[in-house]
Amino acid sequence: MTSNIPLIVRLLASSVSVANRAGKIVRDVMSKGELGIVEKGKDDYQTEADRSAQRCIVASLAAQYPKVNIIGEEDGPDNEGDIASDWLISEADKEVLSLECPAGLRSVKEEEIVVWVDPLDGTSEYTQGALMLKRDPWERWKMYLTHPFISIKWYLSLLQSNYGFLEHVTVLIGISVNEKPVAGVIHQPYYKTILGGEKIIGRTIWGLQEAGVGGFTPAPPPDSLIITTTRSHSNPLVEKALQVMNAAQVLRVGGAGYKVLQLLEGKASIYVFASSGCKKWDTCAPEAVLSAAGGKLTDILGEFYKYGGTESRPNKTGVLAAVSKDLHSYALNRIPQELKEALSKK
Ligand SMILES: Nc1ncnc2c1ncn2[C@@H]1O[C@H](COP(=O)(O)O)[C@@H](O)[C@H]1OP(=O)(O)O
Ligand SMILES: [Mg+2]
Ligand SMILES: [Mg+2]
Ligand SMILES: [Mg+2]
Repeated sequence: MTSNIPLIVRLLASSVSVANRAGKIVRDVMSKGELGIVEKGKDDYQTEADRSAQRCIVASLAAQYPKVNIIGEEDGPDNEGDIASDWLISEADKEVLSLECPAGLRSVKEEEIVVWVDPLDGTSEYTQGALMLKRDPWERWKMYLTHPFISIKWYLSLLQSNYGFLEHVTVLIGISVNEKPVAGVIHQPYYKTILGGEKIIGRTIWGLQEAGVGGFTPAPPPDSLIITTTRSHSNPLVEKALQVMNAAQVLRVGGAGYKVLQLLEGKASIYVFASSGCKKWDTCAPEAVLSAAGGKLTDILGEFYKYGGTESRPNKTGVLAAVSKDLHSYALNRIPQELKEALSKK
């Protein structure tokens, strides 16, 4: 019976199942083609997929864990109300349910948990991906003209990419206890693979402190220093922090979730983002999964973010993450003091 299973393990197992459903919502909105884009701020957009996926996740978890504090990126009076019954998920992933709960988390109560939800991380890449699904070049150009925030430079880079950047999109559910991320889910709705001759879309990666990670095959870091960073929110400070790393290669991809996946899969060794812009829901799940795999995620000053419910949402002092503690120290030592100070003052 699941009632004997510790709360954290049940909540993680439920989060895996609900993230899968949210990922399907993200794909369905795209297939329908009505993205319903709303501008929240500068370089900051929301679509129908962000809103619907959030409602599915929050309603499903709140129904089962009513005393858990759930905070979502798309919270707000305009995004509340009843949801379709097929969005209310009560399943729990069986593999996760069988995990051994770390001793320190066995007696955690609902009131001590804060869940940070990013229903769609990589919204820029998602909206730009919509463009690439238009096979007719004229239709694509007309749609581009209704996306005023995509520069002509991006449009050209999109045309060169195979099918846009939909693979960068993730659904993030991070579980924190005593301000620390202890478990998390990174679901990738557009990950494609072939299993036994059958095409499978989507995958779900999870991590639990001391128990490990699952849903993918971990790989060692690359031999040379490869850095992953933003492709849509760069500025002079972000570029300065990249220059000082002396990297063999810099990968510019979307989303905090996807960049941490690149670390976990050996595509990059360090994630550097010397700017504000990311929020607690962007880093909670990635930090939990990365640390369960032996990595480390902090701000650019090397301090851990705190994930209590009253913490401010923005991660003002950027993100520095690495696949190992040694690589994290290497990167931290390379960041010049002036850059740290410039970011702290913002
Ligand atoms: N300036 C910004 N405004 C809004 N969101 C940002 C900003 N910078 C980063 N983010 C969020 O952090 C994620 C990682 O950033 P980046 O892709 O630039 O590396 C983005 O996908 C976005 O999350 P979201 O897409 O959920 O709004
Ligand atoms: Mg957003
Ligand atoms: Mg995000
Ligand atoms: Mg988001």
